[in-house]
Amino acid sequence: MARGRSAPAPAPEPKGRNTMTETVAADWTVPSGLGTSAARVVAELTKVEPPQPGYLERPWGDGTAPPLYVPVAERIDDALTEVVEDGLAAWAEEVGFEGDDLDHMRKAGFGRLAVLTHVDTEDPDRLLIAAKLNAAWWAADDLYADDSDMGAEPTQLPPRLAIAMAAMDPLPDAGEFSVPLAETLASDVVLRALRTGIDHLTRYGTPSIVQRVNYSTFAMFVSWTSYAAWRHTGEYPPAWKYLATRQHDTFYTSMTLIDAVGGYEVPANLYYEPDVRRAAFQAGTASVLVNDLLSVKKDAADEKPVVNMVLQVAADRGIPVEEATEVVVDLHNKVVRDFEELHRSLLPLPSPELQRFLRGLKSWMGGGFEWHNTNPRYR
Ligand SMILES: CC(C)=CCC/C(C)=C(\C)COP(=O)(O)OP(=O)(O)O
Repeated sequence: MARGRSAPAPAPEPKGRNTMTETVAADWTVPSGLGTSAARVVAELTKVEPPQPGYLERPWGDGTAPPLYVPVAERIDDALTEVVEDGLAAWAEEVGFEGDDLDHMRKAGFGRLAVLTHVDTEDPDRLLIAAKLNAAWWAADDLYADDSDMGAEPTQLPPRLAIAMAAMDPLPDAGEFSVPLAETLASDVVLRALRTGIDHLTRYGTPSIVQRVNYSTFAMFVSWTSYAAWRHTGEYPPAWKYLATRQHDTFYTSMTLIDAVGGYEVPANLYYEPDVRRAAFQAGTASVLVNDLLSVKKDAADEKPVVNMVLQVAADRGIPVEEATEVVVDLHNKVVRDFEELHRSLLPLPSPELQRFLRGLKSWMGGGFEWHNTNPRYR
């Protein structure tokens, strides 16, 4: 609760499709659009703070581990999901996913992820920005980095990622040297997915947003190369080192899309303001810890086991996976509570775009949990 303002009264469920009611409040409209006037901002801030959906403890997985403290999933909309999934499937075929890869893509539900996490728009084409880019990132992660059965090979990962950067952020003409590059970019389904995903974003986002997305992706790629080295040498890292590496490889990257999908922009100097950056990192890290918690079995099963916070804690401490799971649940819950507190402290800042973005981080965490916990990929 922002200092000096009264607490929001609990209110009925928001209109529409929310199925989570425990701590949800009703009117979660936010100021929208660029250029909202200062007078309006002052008026907004002197009003009673709009009620916000809350947090709750949710059971997860098979229900045996302690609950995860997460924001409410604010929107579950099967009809909108179907529209976005259809658009995504058409794109996936166009880009050239086929056979098992296409099947994999269809079953993963990246359209559903977009609808669950970007709750402040109902525009399917904007939601497709998130659906396509998440699908492309995951395809790179599975096919290049993580899944040996799908062709991932640690020693090939760094050069593949270098070319992936060229796909996302086109290079200036280098004469004859550009010819084989262009052929390579056209010949690989992951590269085509990344390129066309960025093209879709470019139709809606400013150059500043597009490069924000690119550079957070490239930072994420550096973390992937560390995992590849560990898997190649078999010298796995202690949990602290894995976590430090993982924090540049989280759903922070997915969250760089929040404002573009929502139809507004957080100016760069506000986006990178240290507290805002910290809040976004906390949201991204919490969401990726949910991913690690739910993918322990999948990650341990690969012929070259994938690094995972639960597995690293278990190895460091010589404890069973169940006990390590509790440690990671505690860590996750701490990170979410830290985010909650930081978010509260930032509420007085007079930027509607920033407030909407912070709200978007929270919504993303809630939807991200819902997606992971109901996704066959993690069952
Ligand atoms: C959507 C996105 C930013 C993907 C890039 C990497 C990432 C944070 C994940 C795919 C999640 O991590 P992980 O590789 O462990 O995912 P799976 O367990 O394979 O789903």
